Amino acid sequence: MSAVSQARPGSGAPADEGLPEFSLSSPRGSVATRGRVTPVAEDAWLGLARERGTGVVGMIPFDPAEPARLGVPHAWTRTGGPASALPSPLRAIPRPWSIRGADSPAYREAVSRAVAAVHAGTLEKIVLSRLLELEYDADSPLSAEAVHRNLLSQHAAAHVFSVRGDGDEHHMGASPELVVGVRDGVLWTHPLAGSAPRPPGADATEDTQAGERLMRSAKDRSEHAAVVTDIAARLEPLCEELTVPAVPTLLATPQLWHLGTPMTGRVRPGVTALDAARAIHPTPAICGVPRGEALRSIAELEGAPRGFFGGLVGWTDPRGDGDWVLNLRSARVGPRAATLFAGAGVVAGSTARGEHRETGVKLSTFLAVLGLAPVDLPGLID
Ligand SMILES: C=C(O[C@@H]1C=C(C(=O)O)C=C[C@H]1O)C(=O)O
Repeated sequence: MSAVSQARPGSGAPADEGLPEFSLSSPRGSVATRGRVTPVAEDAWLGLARERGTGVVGMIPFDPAEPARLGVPHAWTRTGGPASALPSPLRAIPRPWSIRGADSPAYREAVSRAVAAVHAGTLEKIVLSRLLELEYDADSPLSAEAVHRNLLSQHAAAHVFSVRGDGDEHHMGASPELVVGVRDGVLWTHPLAGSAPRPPGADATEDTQAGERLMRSAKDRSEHAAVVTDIAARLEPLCEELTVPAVPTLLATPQLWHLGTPMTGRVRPGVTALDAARAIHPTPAICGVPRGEALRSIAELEGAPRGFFGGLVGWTDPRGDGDWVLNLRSARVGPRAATLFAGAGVVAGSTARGEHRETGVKLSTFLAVLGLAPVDLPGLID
């Protein structure tokens, strides 16, 4: 059955009332809200959360100067693993009637300007992103619930989220990147930076070799080191101890290899997961070095403000436990449109074509959830 046939007759709206206001599902544990979520200011959630026996949930925008969208649910369900351990068949998604941004000369141009800024010495690293816009017919709208089911089916190892946004929109994604997790005072962060496509349909040897090449790539290792150094320095004041591996390891998503460095520590008493996430966001995995200059250049070089793309999605409970993940491999999903987001780190060795291709592969993660392959979008990975 297609998502189309599940629309409520006459309303034109998809059957997405099954989705909670907020859910984050990952192998580390899952939270899904039940009932309504009361909006709260960032420094005023604790009392209400204690009263309700829940916590704070929501989204923090990419730009740390913009307001977060946080709330306290009336009730929530917390589990120790992913929301659904059972693989479910993929739900059919209608095809979009219009696709914009598959091939993006504007993005290539922005990368060229960023590479020039790196050579001029004003930036060491900057993450530049692009958007892909799909439009759907009123007669065959997108169902956010079907998209969420597909995210869970295709990305059991990722942090799969769905957060209700403005109007009938949902912010949804399968993030590979844990920015901060805290359990009983033990902190985890697993920054990723440095990426290589996994050759589609390749045999295991070819795939392994692509990962090994990434490990040996001086460009990717320096891109990665900038992230680890920045995060370690920002976490230090919040932690009693912090272990930072000297060498990254590989993390695989269905589409990409990434360099990652899992760090662990113990937070000082009273430091919550939200505090720690706030202290390090936006990391150079999504922004750049130096941070102020990168924020300015991103605003100048990208066509539109990122809003919640490249921001954080997560939850924290009154004991300070919580998880915050990066809003990437993600989209804003409404019945008539889906806007997909992807970025890539630009350093001295970057090329416009290479980063266009890398963002194309990253976009293909969410496209697969919508039932689309790169061959359906000429120029996407070019
Ligand atoms: C910006 C994205 O990914 C980030 C950038 C990476 C990189 O530049 O190598 C790798 C993982 C993420 O930290 C994205 O997926 O949109």
